[in-house]
Amino acid sequence: MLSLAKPDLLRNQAYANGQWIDGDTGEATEVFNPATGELVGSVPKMSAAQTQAVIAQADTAYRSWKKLTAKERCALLRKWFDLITANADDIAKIMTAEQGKPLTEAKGEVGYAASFIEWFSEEGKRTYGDVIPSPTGDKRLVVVKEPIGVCAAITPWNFPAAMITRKAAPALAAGCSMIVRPADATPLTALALAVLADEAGIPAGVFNVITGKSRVLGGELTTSPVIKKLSFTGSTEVGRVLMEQCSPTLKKLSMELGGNAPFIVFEDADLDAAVAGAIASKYRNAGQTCVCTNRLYVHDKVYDAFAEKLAKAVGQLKVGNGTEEGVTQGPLIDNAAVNKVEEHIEDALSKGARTLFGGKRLPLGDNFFEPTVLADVTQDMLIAREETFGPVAPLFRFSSDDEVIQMANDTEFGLASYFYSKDISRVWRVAEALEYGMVGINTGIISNEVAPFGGVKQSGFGREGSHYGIDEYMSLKYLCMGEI
Ligand SMILES: NC(=O)c1ccc[n+]([C@@H]2O[C@H](COP(=O)([O-])OP(=O)(O)OC[C@H]3O[C@@H](n4cnc5c(N)ncnc54)[C@H](O)[C@@H]3O)[C@@H](O)[C@H]2O)c1
Ligand SMILES: O=C[C@H](O)CS(=O)(=O)O
Repeated sequence: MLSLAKPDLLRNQAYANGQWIDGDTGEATEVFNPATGELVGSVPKMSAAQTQAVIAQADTAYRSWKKLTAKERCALLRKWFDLITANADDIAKIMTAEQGKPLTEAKGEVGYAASFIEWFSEEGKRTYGDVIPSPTGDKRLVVVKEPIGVCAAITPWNFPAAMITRKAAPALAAGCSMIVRPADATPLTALALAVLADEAGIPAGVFNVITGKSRVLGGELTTSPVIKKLSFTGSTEVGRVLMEQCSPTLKKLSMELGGNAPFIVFEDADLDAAVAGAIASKYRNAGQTCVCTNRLYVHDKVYDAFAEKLAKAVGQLKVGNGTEEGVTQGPLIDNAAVNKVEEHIEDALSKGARTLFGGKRLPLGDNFFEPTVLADVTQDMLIAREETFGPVAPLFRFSSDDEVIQMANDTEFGLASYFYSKDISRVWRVAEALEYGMVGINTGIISNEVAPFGGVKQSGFGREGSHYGIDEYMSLKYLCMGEI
């Protein structure tokens, strides 16, 4: 049993229209600790009819919520931020129990998640429109921004708090209501956020967390004409399905999808800095982030030195239960994730790659895998083409800028990319040539609430965070006044 300072943060019911509700299917989804296999909690499986009722209630709530001033809405968001911050330790414990990441990372994610609420509690007061100089003397032209309406969010298991607030905060700040359907593996963190939204005084029906079969609830959220916006974070293949389901009702969409990030080490890079950046970008959340480095391209002239330094640094990582002191890598989310890591490693070794460190499961539990470094990896291997979503760093060689840019761009994904160089003209040339939504230059960590997060190509579209993020939940209205 989790030891929480605020035990009522751990819920086994869904949260809708300001009420804690059971599912009318009579069934529940159990939530297990990926490190120990222990039962952490359970959540109800709601029905399609219940989901339709939640949508109707969210529509009613939206019509009142949008009439508050931005200042009034943002004051409530600020209270939510303060409550999350005050309960960060408990939320982190719940997150580590259901997702597995080390407590230090979980605490960091809670702060990151809260920062989106803080940011949009400020941005919400600055949704400025335009006054346009009229081309004719008898008219006055004005553009105003308006909340788009009832919104839905479908979110992944790897960031159980931040992927929710990165959507709910701008939606609520804009004057929308929001229905979140979190991943089956990690609903408890989302429900803890709902406890605190309720305590902050966010009105009933404005923020809702529903649980149940993804296809059943997702089927209602994507097809209801009441839902005007869907924000999805997850795999590209599911994003395509949801986009198709939304098309008959022409919803506004944000798609934050899969990645295949290149990490390029040029011959003039600071190798120690590049190793630190590679560790941060590759092994965060055991490699289970959409912006994790998936391929490392190292110039021939520094390949051996970098490989040796990286393997040594990876050997310092401590794998274990995320609640243990000093653990820097927890378990993967489930056995399927471990199987995919093994498949990528076996494929690479069968085609000529070498293991510099790791490469095996650990006898700590079903989902633990060694942080791994592979050398002599080539573009024809699975690990070059698919998102590994695990703690494996495959090293590729290159000898020219043109060659590595071509290899780095040789993917249908376009989310994050990284490179290390101290040559300013190369920095600009490479940054402009990389076909990605985000480029980390001499850093492996790029995510924060103030910058636009998102991808291109098959990594999706739309931006989250930054001053761009709130526009995803607003529409423009043009007012043309004649007879002046
Ligand atoms: N771009 C980003 O910001 C970002 C962030 C996190 C994760 N991701 C991506 O997400 C993937 C890993 O997360 P995941 O395994 O949860 O992804 P996933 O696509 O399998 O699931 C994401 C969410 O969609 C739900 N879902 C799945 N099929 C559905 C359907 N048919 N109808 C309705 N809902 C459905 C799942 O239950 C989950 O809640 C990786 O590809 C990762 O790159 C992207
Ligand atoms: O994996 C998804 C998250 O968006 C990663 S990050 O914490 O925002 O970089």
